[in-house]
Amino acid sequence: MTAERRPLIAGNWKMNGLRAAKSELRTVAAGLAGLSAETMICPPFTLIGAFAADVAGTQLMIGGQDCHPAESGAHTGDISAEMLRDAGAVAVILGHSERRIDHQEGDAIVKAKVKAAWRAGLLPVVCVGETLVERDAGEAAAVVTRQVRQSVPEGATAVNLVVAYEPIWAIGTGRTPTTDDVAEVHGAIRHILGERFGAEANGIRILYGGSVKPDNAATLLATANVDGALVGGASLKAADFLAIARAVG
Ligand SMILES: O=C(CO)COP(=O)(O)O
Repeated sequence: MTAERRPLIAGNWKMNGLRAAKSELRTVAAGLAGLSAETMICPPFTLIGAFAADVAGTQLMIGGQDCHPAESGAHTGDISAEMLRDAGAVAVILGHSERRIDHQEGDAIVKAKVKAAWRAGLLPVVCVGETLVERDAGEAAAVVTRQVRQSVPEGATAVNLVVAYEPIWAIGTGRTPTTDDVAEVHGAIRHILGERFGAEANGIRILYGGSVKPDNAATLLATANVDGALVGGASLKAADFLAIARAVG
């Protein structure tokens, strides 16, 4: 981490959380004072409005987990970036591997969604990551480089883009890459961002995600080019999420 990249610890609640989870959110918001990291919780759509109202005035940000590329229209069941913004979200996770797999989202649609996020004034957190087969074939850096090239539109800057490296085989499995492997892939992401966006790339935050827990967070967060974490399961418990946020040096 460098002084020019403020660490971001983001929690992805995925399809978890009913209204009663507000008490967990309040515990998180109340525990953030004095932390150096930026913090964000991305609950399911149904909770965004209530959560955003609840954390107003605290340093906890609220984000979405996906959006449709269009502003409005005949897209039953979808949510636009403008709707997220209107509900109080300031950011949106895009291209998560669960969206890429469950909903057959490719890089082109992710790219269109990033443009939608920018149109609505949301900060996109663009997820990339290799499968275990690709990792074992030695292709992790190449796969992730291709995903960044094809999922991120022209015009990315230090303040309008966050990238999250989430190896698919590390999500929800309790397995993590070695810090050398994380450093290699994060270095490759920084490199392709630099090729495309020049000096702006030095300010773009690259998060690591995949089985981040209180006991491995400090090591992962101290790795070269790791500017924060995208936390799944451990973000559902306020105490664990806060412990991870506190692990930022
Ligand atoms: O997918 C993730 C965050 O987006 C990671 O999930 P876990 O932290 O549960 O492995």
